[in-house]
Amino acid sequence: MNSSTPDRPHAVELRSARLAFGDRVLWDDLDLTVEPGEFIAVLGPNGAGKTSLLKVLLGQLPLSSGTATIAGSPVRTGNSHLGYVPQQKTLDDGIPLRGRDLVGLGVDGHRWGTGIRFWKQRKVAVDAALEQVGAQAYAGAPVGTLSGGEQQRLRIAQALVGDPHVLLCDEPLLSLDLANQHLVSSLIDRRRRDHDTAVLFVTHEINPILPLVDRVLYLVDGQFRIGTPSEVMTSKVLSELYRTDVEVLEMRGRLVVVGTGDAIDALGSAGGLRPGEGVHHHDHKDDL
Ligand SMILES: Nc1ncnc2c1ncn2[C@@H]1O[C@H](COP(=O)(O)OP(=O)(O)OP(=O)(O)O)[C@@H](O)[C@H]1O
Repeated sequence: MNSSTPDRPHAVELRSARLAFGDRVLWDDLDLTVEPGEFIAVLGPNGAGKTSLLKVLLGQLPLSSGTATIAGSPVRTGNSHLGYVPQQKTLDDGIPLRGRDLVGLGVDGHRWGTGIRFWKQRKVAVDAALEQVGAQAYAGAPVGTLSGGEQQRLRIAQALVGDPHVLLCDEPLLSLDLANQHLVSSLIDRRRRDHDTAVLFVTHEINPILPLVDRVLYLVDGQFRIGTPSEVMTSKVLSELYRTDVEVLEMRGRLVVVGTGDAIDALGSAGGLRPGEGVHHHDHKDDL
């Protein structure tokens, strides 16, 4: 991770940012500066505003107040500095797209002009992105015939094809098995290390990515905390955020969040807890 300089601005900067829908405040007075190459996990229960934060950075949702910049410029739609891995939907067999076509959708036509030169550059970029995620072998296959893990690798290639400064990922490990979770998170980690791409990674499960995370943004019901995992993922901080007793235990390098009383409900809405369960594993059972 590098600090910003005049030539190399902050990857992401939110200043006094507020997002509200009517009376409902998702977050307020949010100051967040993300440096090139930094890996930020965005955590919080359903409805806390994690996806909305990504939409703000994508220029799809206006802030209620405050400012947001990407690589030093105000957020806007179609920003070629951004790569986006949306929440995963399985692509069905009927979609007449090959793997490399899906990746090509991430190419910003305006950047390289038109005609043969564009198509040549596009092919080079698509091949490079396929190579970065190791998807060359099935790049010619219809996407609907590929496994969830293979499709997810192609989505990451699509997000990387424009050579982004910032990668926004919305639960990219959802419904992947442990081997593919490891593979996909390693690809994202390699990208930020090799290219200094900043990563904002929305997830309900921090453990699969815990070794990669520089800082956590934890959003809960209008409140938030920002800091390293060891600063934020504590009984004290999470009890304050959830406004109830929460205990965070570290077990063999993984975090387990234990709620008592009301905390069971509070953490249940954080994903993973069903009524009657008293332990929220902030992880998958046998992860990395
Ligand atoms: N355009 C909108 N108008 C009104 N309410 C909205 C709008 N967009 C999002 N919301 C509400 O804002 C809240 C936050 O949504 P968001 O998708 O950001 O949450 P999230 O933290 O990503 O949740 P999840 O973990 O369930 O994906 C939700 O209650 C949602 O219904």
